[in-house]
Amino acid sequence: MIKIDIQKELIGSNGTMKLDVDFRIKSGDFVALTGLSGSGKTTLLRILAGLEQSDSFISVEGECWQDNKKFLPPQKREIGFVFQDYALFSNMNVLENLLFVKNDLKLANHLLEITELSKLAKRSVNSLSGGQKQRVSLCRALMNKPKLLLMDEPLSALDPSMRTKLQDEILILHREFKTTTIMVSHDPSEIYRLSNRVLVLENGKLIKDGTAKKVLLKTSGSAKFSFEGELLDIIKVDVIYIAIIAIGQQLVEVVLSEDETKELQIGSKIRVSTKAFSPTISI
Ligand SMILES: Nc1ncnc2c1ncn2[C@@H]1O[C@H](COP(=O)(O)OP(=O)(O)OP(=O)(O)O)[C@@H](O)[C@H]1O
Repeated sequence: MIKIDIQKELIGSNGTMKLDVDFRIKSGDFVALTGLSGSGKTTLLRILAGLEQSDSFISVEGECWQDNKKFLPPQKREIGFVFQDYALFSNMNVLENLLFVKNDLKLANHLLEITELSKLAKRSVNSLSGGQKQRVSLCRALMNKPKLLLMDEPLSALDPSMRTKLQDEILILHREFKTTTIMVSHDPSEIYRLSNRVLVLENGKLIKDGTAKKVLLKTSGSAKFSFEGELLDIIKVDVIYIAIIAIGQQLVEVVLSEDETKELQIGSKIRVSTKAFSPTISI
């Protein structure tokens, strides 16, 4: 069990905001932390890692890492940290990056095997692709068998197919090592695939806590499909109006009446939903 009670005054572009969260995590859980930019996600991870001062109480499996008298420095906290920008030792090869954390060749080789990096063990990390670098970073974070694995948008710089591949590897590693994990992510499909619990942070406070299905599923009432998108344009064609909407990587068109166009503003976030229930799926 991990007990977390964090209080910290943050200074943002719109003035001060208090990061104020109090929650517990069961050992072995995979928690996704999500929320708007600036809500305090990275700061929360940094406080857990001991990289940031705060008024906090943190205890991990019965050991106090931080309270009003005690502050364990980062190197004494049994954490693994995976950053978006890899943060590898660029003067070392892949294997050296892992062995630097712990001189355990058997574990290093095992991790490299799971992440299909064995053939690259002697390669300089500078010569690797983004996906390969992030795998090394993930393996390195697991070398000291941490009690808590923290990942800050680890896959956001990768293309969609590489993301899916690394998500699979993260799942395999989580099943084997059962490391309690907190991962910051903005990607609903990633959160759904990986986590068993989702926390939503807004202005420094936890506003939602539940499974991905409960927290992220946005269909409500009788709507069968519902997608959030950005209204890019409204074009008049004869007597009808067509809205051009960006949903994820795709553009879609929706026919509107003149009345509907009056309530919409180009550039705003909108929701497209339908009650029809005869979906066609193709690949
Ligand atoms: N050490 C600090 N002291 C005071 N304020 C801070 C500190 N670190 C960050 N902040 C402020 O706290 C707010 C939250 O920042 P944070 O990086 O934690 O948000 P985030 O949810 O991770 O955002 P993003 O999704 O964009 O990465 C920001 O307004 C930031 O300027």
